[in-house]
Amino acid sequence: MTARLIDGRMLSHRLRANMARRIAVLAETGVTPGLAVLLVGEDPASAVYVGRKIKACASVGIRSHTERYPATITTEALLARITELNAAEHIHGILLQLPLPAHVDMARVLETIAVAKDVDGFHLYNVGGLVTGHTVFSPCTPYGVMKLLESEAIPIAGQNVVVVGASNIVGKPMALMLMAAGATVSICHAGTRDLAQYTIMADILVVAAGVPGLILPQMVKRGAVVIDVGINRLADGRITGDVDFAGVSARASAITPVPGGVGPMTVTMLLENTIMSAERRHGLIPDPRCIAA
Ligand SMILES: Nc1nc(=O)c2c([nH]1)NC[C@@H]1CN(c3ccc(C(=O)N[C@@H](CCC(=O)O)C(=O)O)cc3)C=[N+]21
Repeated sequence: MTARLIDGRMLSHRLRANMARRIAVLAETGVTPGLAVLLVGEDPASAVYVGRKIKACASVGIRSHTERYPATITTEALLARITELNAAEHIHGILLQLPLPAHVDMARVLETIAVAKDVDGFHLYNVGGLVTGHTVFSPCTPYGVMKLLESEAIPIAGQNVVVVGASNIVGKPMALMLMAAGATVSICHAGTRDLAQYTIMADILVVAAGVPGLILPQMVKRGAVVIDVGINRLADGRITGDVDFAGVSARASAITPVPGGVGPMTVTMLLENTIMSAERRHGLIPDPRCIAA
């Protein structure tokens, strides 16, 4: 078997074309979705990611800007700026690029972002909302994975799903979203003893461990769907996922590449959340917190 390629760039392109139409509808009421991106410190990878997000915003017609702050910024100064952005009428989304310098109180800063503008879905309300099914914004990377599975018409309910990696921004929300869709979910770690005993059970295997080459062909069931969330930079500058792509492709029925799989979808779902925020703010769609459960 040679796995079908699940193409995140192609799906992103399709979804973004539809977004441009929604932005045209918003424009008729005089509204342009606005995103503020806060970048703290000099992490080169963060600067690259932020640059991609800004470019993607421009491509669909979202107004965005980056605010750069020195690594020495205080928690209080960041809180003060976020409070201003919370009140700014033309800003519908606030994204604080992670990681932050160690001295910044990340939890406090994330909890200060208005829930209605938390397009990253990192506020505790949104994290809790994922648990109960009342989230306002889903985090972009797992949301993008759900869209990829949906676009390929891959069934989720009743399937065995194994998530490798339990981070707050990918593994944990991913498991919750798949659980809500009716999957039987196992959450593993890169260090899980006999990891292969779990992964071999998976109808859908989602890998977000940050360990290049972690998933070998013999760890994958024949015909499984494999979603590689890993982004690892090799010494020569190229990036690679957590899955032995060539080997696993011979066993899986479908697989995401790195690059060109989940990464572009992360950016696309940020655009989706920002547009949704503007649509809610201006009454085009209901706010999930205002409707009866
Ligand atoms: N507050 C916050 N929100 C985030 O969403 C966030 C963050 N912080 N910190 C870092 C991670 C990482 N992340 C990626 C975004 C795009 C690609 C992406 O576009 N990847 C492309 C290109 C990869 C390349 O060539 O470097 C691909 O996989 O094809 C990857 C990773 C968002 N993150």
